[in-house]
Amino acid sequence: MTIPISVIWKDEQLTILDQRLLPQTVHYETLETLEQVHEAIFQLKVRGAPAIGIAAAYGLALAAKRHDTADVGLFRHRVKKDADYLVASRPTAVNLAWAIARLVNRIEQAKTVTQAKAQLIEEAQLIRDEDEAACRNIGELALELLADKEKVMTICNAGSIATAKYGTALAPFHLGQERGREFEVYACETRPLFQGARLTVWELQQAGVDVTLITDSMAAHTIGAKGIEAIIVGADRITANGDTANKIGTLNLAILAHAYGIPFYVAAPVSTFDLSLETGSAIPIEERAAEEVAAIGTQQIAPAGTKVFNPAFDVTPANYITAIITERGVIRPNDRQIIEAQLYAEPLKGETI
Ligand SMILES: CSC[C@H]1O[C@H](OP(=O)(O)O)[C@H](O)[C@@H]1O
Repeated sequence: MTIPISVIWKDEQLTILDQRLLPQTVHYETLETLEQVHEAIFQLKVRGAPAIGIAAAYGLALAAKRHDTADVGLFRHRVKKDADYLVASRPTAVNLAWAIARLVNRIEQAKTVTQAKAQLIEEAQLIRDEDEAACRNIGELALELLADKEKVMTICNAGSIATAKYGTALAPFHLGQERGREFEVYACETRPLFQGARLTVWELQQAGVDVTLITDSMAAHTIGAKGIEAIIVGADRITANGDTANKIGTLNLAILAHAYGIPFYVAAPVSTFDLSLETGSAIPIEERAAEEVAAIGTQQIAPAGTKVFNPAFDVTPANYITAIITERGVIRPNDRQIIEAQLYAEPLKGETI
C-alpha cells in the first residue's frame, strides 16, 4: 500500500505526476521551463491548491537558475516577471500566489545572484516540507473529529496528490489506514473533470482505503441510504469570515449536510486562508472551457456549439461549515477573531516528519 506523491524535486529537477492521465496511466513528467510549469498548472497536470503552490515555487526557482546576470537587482526584476506569469495560471487557489510571494520576498535582501538563487530553492523546499507537516497535523486533528464516524463523504481530490503528501480532506483516511482505523469513504465523481472518480478513488485504492464511487447527483440519496455520518472537503481559498471556495459541487454537499444534520468539515492548511478578503463574494471563481462540460475526453455529449457555464469552484458560506481543520487547530468559522488568532498562533507542535 502506498501514499502517492505528485510533485518531486530531486537533483534540482522538477518532476510531476500528470494527473490528467490517471487512473489509466501513471506518468511522471519532468518540467524544465517556466512555460511548462505554467501549462502543467493550467491544464491540471498538477492540481490541488497546495500542490499548485509547491510546483509553482519549484518552477520559479528552476527558471531563475537560467537568469544569466550578476546584477541582483535585475535578477529580482526578472524573477518578479516570472512570478506574475506563474500566478496568472489559475486564479482561485490562493496557495499559488501565497507560495510565489514567499519566494519573491525571500530574495528581497539577497546580496548576490548566487545567494538569491540558493534562497529560492531553499524557500520552495521549505514550502513543500511545511505542507507535508501541515497535512499530517490536519490528519491528526481530523481523526479526532471523526473518532466516532466511519462513513464519510468527500468531493474532488483533496488528497496526497493535491498536496506535498497525505492531503487535507483525505489525510485522516491515510493516517487512519496506518493505524488500522477503518473508514468507508464515499467519493463523488466530481464532474466535469472527474477528480473524484479518477483521482480520489485511485489514490485511496493505492492506500488500501475502502472507497465507493457515486455520481454527484447521488449525494443526497446516498447520505440517507448509506447513513453517511460526516462530509469532509478541501479548500482553495478561505476568507476572513470562514467562507470557503472549493471544487464545484462542494456547496451542494454543504447544504445537504445542513439538511441532514451531519457535520461538514473543511480541511486546509493556513496557507489557504486569504484574510485580505472579508467574505467569499470576493473570491475569483475560475471559469473553464465549455468543452470540459460538453464532452468527456474526445466524446461529444452535448450538441456542438451548446452554451455552457463552467465554474470550476463554488463558495460555501461559513454558516454551513461545522469546522475548519487546519494544522494549527480546529476553527469554528463566523468569528474573525478566532480565525485570526488561530492563524497567527504558534504552529502546533505537531509530529515532525
Ligand atoms: C487540497 S486540494 C484543494 C482543492 O483543489 C482542487 O481543485 P482542482 O482539482 O481544480 O485543483 C479541489 O478544489 C480541492 O478540494
